[in-house]
Amino acid sequence: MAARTSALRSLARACGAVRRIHSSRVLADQAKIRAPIADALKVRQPQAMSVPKDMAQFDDADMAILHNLGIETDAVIHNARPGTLYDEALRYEKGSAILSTGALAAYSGAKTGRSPMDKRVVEEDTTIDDVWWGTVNMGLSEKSFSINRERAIDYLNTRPRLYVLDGFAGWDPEYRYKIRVITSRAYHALFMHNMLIRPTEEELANFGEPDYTIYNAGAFPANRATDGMTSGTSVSLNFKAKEVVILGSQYAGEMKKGVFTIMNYLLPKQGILSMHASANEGQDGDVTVFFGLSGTGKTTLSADENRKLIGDDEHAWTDKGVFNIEGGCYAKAIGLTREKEPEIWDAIRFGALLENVVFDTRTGEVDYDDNSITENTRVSYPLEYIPNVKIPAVGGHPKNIIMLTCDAFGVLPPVSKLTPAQAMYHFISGYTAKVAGTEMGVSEPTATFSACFGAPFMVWHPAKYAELLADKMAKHNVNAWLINTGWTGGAFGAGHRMSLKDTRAIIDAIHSGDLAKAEYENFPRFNLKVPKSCPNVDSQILMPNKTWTDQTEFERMSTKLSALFKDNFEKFKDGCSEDIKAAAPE
Ligand SMILES: Nc1ncnc2c1ncn2[C@@H]1O[C@H](COP(=O)(O)OP(=O)(O)OP(=O)(O)O)[C@@H](O)[C@H]1O
Ligand SMILES: O=C([O-])CC(=O)C(=O)O
Ligand SMILES: [Ca+2]
Ligand SMILES: [Mn+2]
Repeated sequence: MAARTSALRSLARACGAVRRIHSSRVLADQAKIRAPIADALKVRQPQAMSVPKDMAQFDDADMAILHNLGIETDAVIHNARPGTLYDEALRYEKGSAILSTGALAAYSGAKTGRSPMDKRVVEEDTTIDDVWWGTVNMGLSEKSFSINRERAIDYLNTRPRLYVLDGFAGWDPEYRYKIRVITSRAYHALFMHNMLIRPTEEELANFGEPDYTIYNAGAFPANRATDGMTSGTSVSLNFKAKEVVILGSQYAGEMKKGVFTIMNYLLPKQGILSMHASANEGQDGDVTVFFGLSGTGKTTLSADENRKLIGDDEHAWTDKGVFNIEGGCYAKAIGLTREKEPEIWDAIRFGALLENVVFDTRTGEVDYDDNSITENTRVSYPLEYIPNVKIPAVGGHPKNIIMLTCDAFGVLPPVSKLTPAQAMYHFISGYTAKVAGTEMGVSEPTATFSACFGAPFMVWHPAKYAELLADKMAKHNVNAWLINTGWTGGAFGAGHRMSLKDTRAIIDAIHSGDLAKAEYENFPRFNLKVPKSCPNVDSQILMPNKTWTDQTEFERMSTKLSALFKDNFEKFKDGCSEDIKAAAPE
């Protein structure tokens, strides 16, 4: 009893919850307890402390930034450090919490992924002839853009606190753009603090006017009655005004991919290839670029204990080599384990931002397998949270280019070596597959073909990026590989996903040079060169049909996939040389 009482007492002292303790013995002791608490409180009076000036003071210059844009608010939190943004999120944003790792949990609301169908590019005289108009780049009138912009500003004007965050896109100072984000949510500011390149104190002092401004009013919907709007969500880009307006989606990825889209316009205009790809560098300085659509393994596979990470999602290739566009990573968190992805796991700490994860409110521990909010749970963290990172995040010309595909048909080999023409063919095709649903027993996967492995973010015709890639690959004598991180032993439903261990062993063999020296055999119909053996990988898995028990079913799937490739390529045929066309499956 005495021990219990004393434990209660120290608890009471620690949290000040004196009123909740009703044991008569404890009540009798309360006077004694209260005195030290009162003393402790006295010490905590703010006037007794010297309070350091926070970066987030609302000074006139910060208010002026918004005032000049027609926004008046009580508080402007400009370029605040993560701790301040934590404070703000915890105080003002429902559901935010500090988790057991020290990372911040935040919630995006209804939209938990990007909305490519709600993205628009403004049709204006300076870029109208440059943009590849169609299903990817859907046009919006300048009038509708200004209505959206005004709506965003009107909404921001109703908010008592706003966040402004400045950073750079592009690690090469020669091709660096200044980005400013204006948002009503601290979580968005922390996200962009992680994802943009963080300026030094001196660079911030000299930041001046941004090159591009993102108005994030995602907490407020677009007006469906506005011409060109088909839903309450809208991401509109205006290259002439150098502005992006977000309405009706608070998913943070819209901002980073908005910046990427801007870079995908600006860089190719200067003869630089922008790439939806990750990159890392070996001990000898050899660079590998991993192209791939969402979920194919760019982030997972670029985090490699033997290589330095340059970046996980967006890069550019200049005459000097490659540079990362971003200052951080945005990793999928679903199913994350320390065993499988130690670098990413260990990056989840103070400053990291977990989006839409479910956690135990008692322990603050995340259940990474819980997809009840979304399958697309994410974590963003600064690049330097990965232990072996290359800062500044630039590297030489790539020696290897790996095209990642997650083939849910289970047809493509785990690895094949591509000729330059095949590399172009697969780059333009941009194939991956999505599993039909998360329900059990759904066995028909759906193919996705997304040019340049990132059509939703490309602005020019895919040929522009393809030409730049072909040119650079030839000039720098690059090896190209196609890696299937998807299904083996059968299609989705019957087979299983390629093990990360096998995919990693294959990539190690590419890096050691062993795979380039291997003996190869032809994979029929797709005419891919497949190695007969690979160190630390069971040779049985290298030729896909050998992993299937039902050969007739394999043939059916293989025929089906090759037909899908051919159908998709029809629209690109005209602009392609004979050797690229000849790289198509039979
Ligand atoms: N063999 C494999 N290779 C790569 N990833 C695998 C493999 N098996 C399972 N995975 C899982 O697949 C997912 C790959 O996602 P990743 O975040 O790397 O995609 P990404 O290409 O970076 O996409 P995004 O552009 O959306 O960020 C991870 O959750 C990873 O754990
Ligand atoms: O942009 C996002 O939301 C995540 C991502 O990297 C992608 O989908 O390619
Ligand atoms: Ca990624
Ligand atoms: Mn991506």
